[in-house]
Amino acid sequence: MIEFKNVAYGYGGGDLLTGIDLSLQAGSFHFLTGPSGSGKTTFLKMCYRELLPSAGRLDIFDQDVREMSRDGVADLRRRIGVVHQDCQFLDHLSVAENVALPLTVAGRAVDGEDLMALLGWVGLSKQADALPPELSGGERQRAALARAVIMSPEVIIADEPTGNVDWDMSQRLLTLLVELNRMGKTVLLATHDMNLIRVAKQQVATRVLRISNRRLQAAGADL
Ligand SMILES: Nc1ncnc2c1ncn2[C@@H]1O[C@H](COP(=O)(O)OP(=O)(O)OP(=O)(O)O)[C@@H](O)[C@H]1O
Repeated sequence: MIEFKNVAYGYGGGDLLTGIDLSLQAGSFHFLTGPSGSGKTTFLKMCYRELLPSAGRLDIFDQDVREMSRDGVADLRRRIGVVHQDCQFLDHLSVAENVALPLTVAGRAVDGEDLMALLGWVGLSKQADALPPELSGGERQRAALARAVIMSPEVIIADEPTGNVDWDMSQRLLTLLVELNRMGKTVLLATHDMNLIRVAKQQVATRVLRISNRRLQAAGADL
């Protein structure tokens, strides 16, 4: 569903990433790891077409990202849910309203029961009416995950969702992502946390991708 063929990316001043060949299959669970500044966020941004490759070919949902129409891009945005590293919210709207925002923006009706069920799933029922600044780091990440999945995307891309939370919360977030994967969603999760990868490997068949020396490599089985 996401196919890189000899893809490179640079912000100017040489390639940050080069020679990327990868096929992300539907229903897979991939971790993405690598040193700080190696290009994890950049790679993820290509996966949801926030950035276009500088060279090579990238197909998302069987379409060349360079040739997508405006409707094609809108469709892609609906089919891929993203949890951003900094998970920003509109601070004057409640948590529930923020989570429902992708539906509201798309002009779709918000089913109150579905919304509360989603907030319950991420453990934020009590915070539904709170404002985002009142949330803890882990609560913000869970709200961001709920917002990323409200459109029922096929793919979930999460950029270091466990970066600023404690170990228990990291595991809780991981459990939610594993549940989504068991429901058939494709998951791509960037993390520095090798312990989290080890825990995940006990729960689900995962692959680990590592960025090293500007290249994306499939890491060995025994991390
Ligand atoms: N918009 C930009 N313009 C120019 N350089 C950028 C831009 N965004 C990122 N970079 C640079 O590209 C490199 C890779 O950044 P990226 O955020 O992809 O790395 P990362 O592996 O996600 O890092 P971290 O683990 O610290 O979040 C860094 O050197 C960064 O400074």
